[in-house]
Amino acid sequence: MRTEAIAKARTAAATAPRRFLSAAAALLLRAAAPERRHVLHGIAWLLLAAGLEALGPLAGKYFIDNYLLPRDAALPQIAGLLLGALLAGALASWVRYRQLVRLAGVAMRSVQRIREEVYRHVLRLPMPFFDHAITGQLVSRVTNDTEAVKTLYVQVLFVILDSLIILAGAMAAMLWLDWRLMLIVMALVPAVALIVFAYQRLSAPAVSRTRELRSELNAQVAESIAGMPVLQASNATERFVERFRSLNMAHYRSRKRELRANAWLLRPVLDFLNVLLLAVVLGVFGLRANGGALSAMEVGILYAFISYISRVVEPLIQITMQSSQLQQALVGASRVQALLAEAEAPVATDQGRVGRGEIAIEQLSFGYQPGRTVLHDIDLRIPAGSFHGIVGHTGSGKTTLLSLLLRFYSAPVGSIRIDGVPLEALAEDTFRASVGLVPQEPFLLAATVRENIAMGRALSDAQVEAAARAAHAHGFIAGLERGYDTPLGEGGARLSVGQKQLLAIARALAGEPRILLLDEATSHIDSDTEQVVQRALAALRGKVTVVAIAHRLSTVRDADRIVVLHHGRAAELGTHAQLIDIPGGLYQRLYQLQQLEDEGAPGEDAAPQAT
Ligand SMILES: Nc1ncnc2c1ncn2[C@@H]1O[C@H](COP(=O)(O)OP(=O)(O)OP(=O)(O)O)[C@@H](O)[C@H]1O
Repeated sequence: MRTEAIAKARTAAATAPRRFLSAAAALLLRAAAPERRHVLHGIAWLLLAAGLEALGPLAGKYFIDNYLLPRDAALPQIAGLLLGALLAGALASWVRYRQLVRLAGVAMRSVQRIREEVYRHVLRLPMPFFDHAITGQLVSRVTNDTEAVKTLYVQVLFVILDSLIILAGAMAAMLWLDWRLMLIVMALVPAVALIVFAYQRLSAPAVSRTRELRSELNAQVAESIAGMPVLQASNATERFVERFRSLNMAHYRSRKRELRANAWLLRPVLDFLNVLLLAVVLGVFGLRANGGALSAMEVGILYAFISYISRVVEPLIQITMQSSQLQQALVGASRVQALLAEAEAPVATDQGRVGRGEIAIEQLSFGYQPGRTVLHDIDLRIPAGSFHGIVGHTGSGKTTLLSLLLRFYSAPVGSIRIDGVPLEALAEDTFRASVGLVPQEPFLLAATVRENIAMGRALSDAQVEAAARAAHAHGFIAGLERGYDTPLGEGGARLSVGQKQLLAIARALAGEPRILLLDEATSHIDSDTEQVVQRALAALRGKVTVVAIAHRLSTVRDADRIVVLHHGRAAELGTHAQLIDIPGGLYQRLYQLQQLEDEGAPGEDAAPQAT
């Protein structure tokens, strides 16, 4: 997927360079905004250093013309000149150091800031954005593409600007010395442009292929680690190593092609141009000398020109060598800009608060896409402190209803009120603090048990333990070798599914929510653990409003009321006893179906399943 995205981005780069340039410029300006003073200082240092460096050949020329050729051993003047040149050189080095440190600092701080900004922005994007987002791509936007800012600084400020200033300084000095010779040196510029063009044509495919192969290598490593149990169980280790080796080989070959283009086109060709130019300049001098002896003035100029020519060639080599990196940085920067341009989820400005946790849903209809309604005319009143179950076939809209209650999506028709306040009028922080979620797949951090329950909230040890006890998770946590301080490994790899689920419940309860939403929290756990969860939920009765989507009907058997969703409509509503008595009713059929399944699966636990 990432490869595809890179290829797409690259094609787009070729077709819309102006868009990429403006996006990169926008990102660079954004990154530089808080650093304007440092950037200006850095550029001032850059100008000063380039200016001082341009003085060297002039001093050389002055020495040759005034002392060396006339054989004038005016020692104090020569010593003064040497000292001056030495001081200017030393000062230029010091200024360069200051400039590099300053601009490198600006570049690094900018990447740091932009990376944080992109991460914060991604966390604030509305849930519908993630329906289409590809995780790997988003990760690389935040981690890799933000590096584009650094590359842009390095390329645009360090290399291009620096090279242009050196070039301009050398050209100005040459113009002053001999404008006709300067015009000959100018001929180098179109020649270099041609070489850059040829280099681009030759190396760009190799550069992009190398990138693609590198991301394939990354993808294979990630895939292998994620699928390690399957990989080892199916004895596929050697096959995977072989696949990796051939990818790695292709990467090496592609990299070699890239390096060959660099090796042939850049240094040797440009160095040859340098020699050619020198030959031309010397030739011109020779022709002039034919008309009469070389004057002292001309030898000085010749020296200065020879020095300046290398100063003109070197920046051009630098600009050429960095052009492919610059191109990739432009693509990266435009991706980051595009992500930053995504609208964040609106933050409720009202200050409504959740009270006791009564939920009132009225005439609610919703669809993810226009013309495809998923929920129709839902009317439901869930009193504070009650326990409501939601059941129904796959695709009947259960998770969608929960997503609306969580404000992940907003419904255009109908309303949801909590304690009489419309959902959208509740202040974000109190709303999130008051509504807890236990998702179907428990999400655990690679951190300790305590950190997983607290999730960054400032909770005391006692509060964490109380939440774990309420979720009936304290028992197994106490049995871990370091109790609440046991690290869990990525995704809670060290725990059983049931234990992860109990931790997820503990996390939700630790926030002392008024409303607790459970999305099929018991579908993957054994019936013993399910009973533990049921006991935990029963203990919340009267204190917390619980809405639980249940795959297993046994989870919601004791609920105050059960809503049966059918094709997005609340088809039946009542207690287990009431619903089971509806002849030919949906709930009755679900229940019978689960019983049949359980009878047909001897040895499995007897908990009936809904879907
Ligand atoms: N993010 C989404 N974008 C578009 N359509 C969606 C999205 N999520 C769900 N749907 C569609 O909405 C309908 C209801 O899905 P929902 O997940 O709410 O059902 P469910 O009852 O929770 O199913 P399950 O028991 O399988 O979890 C389905 O037709 C589904 O394809």
